Amino acid sequence: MDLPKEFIEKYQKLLGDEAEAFLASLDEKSVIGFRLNPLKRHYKDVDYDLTASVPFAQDGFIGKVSGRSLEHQAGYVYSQDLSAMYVAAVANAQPGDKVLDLCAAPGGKSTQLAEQLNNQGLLVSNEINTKRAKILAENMERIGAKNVIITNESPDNLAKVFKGYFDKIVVDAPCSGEGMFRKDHSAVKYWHKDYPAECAHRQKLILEEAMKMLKTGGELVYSTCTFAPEEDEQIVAWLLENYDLTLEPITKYDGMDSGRPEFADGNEDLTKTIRLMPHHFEGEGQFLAKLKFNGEAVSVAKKKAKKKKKSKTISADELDLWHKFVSDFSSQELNFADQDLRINGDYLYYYNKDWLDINKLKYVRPGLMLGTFKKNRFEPSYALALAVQEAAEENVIELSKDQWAEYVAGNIIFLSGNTRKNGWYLLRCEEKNFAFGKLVNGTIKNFFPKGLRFQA
Ligand SMILES: C[S@@+](CC[C@H](N)C(=O)[O-])C[C@H]1O[C@@H](n2cnc3c(N)ncnc32)[C@H](O)[C@@H]1O
Repeated sequence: MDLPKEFIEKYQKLLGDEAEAFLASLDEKSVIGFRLNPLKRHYKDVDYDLTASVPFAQDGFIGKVSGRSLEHQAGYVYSQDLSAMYVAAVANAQPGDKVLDLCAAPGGKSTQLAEQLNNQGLLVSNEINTKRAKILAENMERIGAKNVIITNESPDNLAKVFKGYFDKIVVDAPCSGEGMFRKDHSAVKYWHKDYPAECAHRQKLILEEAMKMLKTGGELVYSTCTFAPEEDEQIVAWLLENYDLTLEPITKYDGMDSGRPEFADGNEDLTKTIRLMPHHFEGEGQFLAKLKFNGEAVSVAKKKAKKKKKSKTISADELDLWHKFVSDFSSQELNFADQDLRINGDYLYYYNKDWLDINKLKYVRPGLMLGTFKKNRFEPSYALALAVQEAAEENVIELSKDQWAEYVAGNIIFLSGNTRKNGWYLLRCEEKNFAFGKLVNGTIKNFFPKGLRFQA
């Protein structure tokens, strides 16, 4: 790989004897991994080799998964670099926590955080870039969590709503991306000697807003995929200097290096941070730190007793249609309380009444999308099919792998010798729920989202 001369000189100076091995490792291939999703039924029942598990990330494995497999489409697997897996593992969200993933797209950390929450608590998954926020929404939809809001906001707008609100915040910051050079050689062309300093400036702005949203006693996980001290140890030193934060120790597994105090202000506590360096560790380059906030939260966001502007509520007719769907479709998981149902345009969402009002924010998914009202009928959503795990057998149609491939490509399915009545069915293949389909006289009409169709 052609590395800029200034990059080489910088790391020769910083790493001394280690520099040669470090620079050479940027030309080597890294190990590829994936995670399984424990939110899914029979989640380990996948057609992938699970012998090489990753010791530091629950349900993490070494191996390659296909984006066109049933496992991927149904949200059972998520392809992820080994180093990236450690970030959310360190954040270690507990069921019931309120968690913010501030820089979330395409969703590696968010999918993992949602899995840790196990549908209890709340994950606000935010991405500032609208195009990337849509990709984030698609990836999160497959995971099938019921307690996720996806926003498309700047950190300062988000901080206006979620003051002192979160137990855990992950800032996987936009960075100079040096750790990605070996995976994506083209990333090198964006690098110039002042780039790390420019990124550090932006990282501080993001962290200032993140700190406004952290509860007293809450935890901040900061990570980058760069080796640049300006964006790593020096940012953590800046955080420690400006906020009442303490560094939490992080377990170091084989090949993980400590952060280097000499790269910042010499504070020995910086050894509690972690550097994943490609000449020692088999994943991509990554830096991470976990900090506990001991100070007083800015002010605590509370649910307003009276809403100034009333958002549209569900009408009696719509509620009837939803109740009819729930009574026809027997699954405990659809027993959402009526006061947790929200309407957005023609879409029906599950949005827990205890969550804060996000009407002033730009969002992509205000909760779990349940379906759409169309004239006098209700159509269950693709997101709901991926979120529901168990349903009565009478509501499920099991299809073959070939039929699954036909359906995800957008085709209708003919059921030979059909005796089932017309209506909505959860479609399942190899025990995995993968979509809803509408059965009409022995034919399953295709409701697979047009933009997501693919040839398996
Ligand atoms: C390293 S990536 C996040 C990767 C993601 N956490 C994952 O695991 O898939 C950083 C993200 O920060 C977003 N970003 C860029 N500028 C930002 C800003 N000023 N505030 C917040 N996020 C920003 C980028 O669009 C990008 O998606």
